[in-house]
Amino acid sequence: MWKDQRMSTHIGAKPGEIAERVLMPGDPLRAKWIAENYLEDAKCYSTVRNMFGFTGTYQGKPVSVQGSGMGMPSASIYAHELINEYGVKTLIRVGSCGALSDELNLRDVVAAIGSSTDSNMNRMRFDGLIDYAPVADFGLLRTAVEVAERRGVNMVVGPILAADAFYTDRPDLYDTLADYGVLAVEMESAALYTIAARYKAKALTILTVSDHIKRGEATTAQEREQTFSQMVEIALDTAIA
Ligand SMILES: O=P(O)(O)O[C@H]1O[C@H](CO)[C@@H](O)[C@H]1O
Ligand SMILES: O=c1cc[nH]c(=O)[nH]1
Repeated sequence: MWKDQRMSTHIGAKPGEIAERVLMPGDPLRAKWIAENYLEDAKCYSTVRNMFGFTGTYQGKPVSVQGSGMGMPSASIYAHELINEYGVKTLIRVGSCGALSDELNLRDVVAAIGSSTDSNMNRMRFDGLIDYAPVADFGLLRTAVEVAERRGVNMVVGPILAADAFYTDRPDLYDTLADYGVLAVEMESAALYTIAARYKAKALTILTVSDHIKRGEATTAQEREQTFSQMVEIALDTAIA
């Protein structure tokens, strides 16, 4: 089978075009917004499937931002190729999430210390014999906490859920998870943490509350694409620390 050796299967970058530190939003248009608003000399290295990737500099250091799509199958592809084909060492997801905790409000920033999941991917990995616990890289999390404090952002740190389905048939399970301290739900972190651990990279997930599941509150699609600047600034400062 013919394959362009200069690129991976899903990312159209040549070797060396992607920085060792990558921010990963699910939304490729959020990747574009981050590149245009935060990176100097940003260049688009991939438009494959319109899942945009850009590299530029932030405070003089090379940083990339790569869209990862929605859900763990998609995010797994990008995390795998970034680490194994482009030598990426640090991946910081910058996503939106639905709050489960009564303590959270729209636009609050959350850092995921660990990620429970209803995905079957890790059951397959461990033959259903182990309930693997995907966790953030401690050093990255500690740096992000310090950065948030320095910036005066009240970032809430705790466990989240990575769900396969955006529209759940089991809202009762969300109530139970909230009883166990799970702060919010999104759709990628468990796979990101697992793949980073497997291939010796560092990963962290930072989220902005876009919806409140229990209160039925929501932000707009435009806000999800083009705002959430506190999360992005914490992620960038953490990536280059
Ligand atoms: O805003 P992003 O990063 O895409 O993250 C969240 O938004 C999508 C669902 O709307 C899922 O990908 C979920 O994880
Ligand atoms: O409710 C939400 C909001 C963002 N992302 C999710 O996965 N769920």
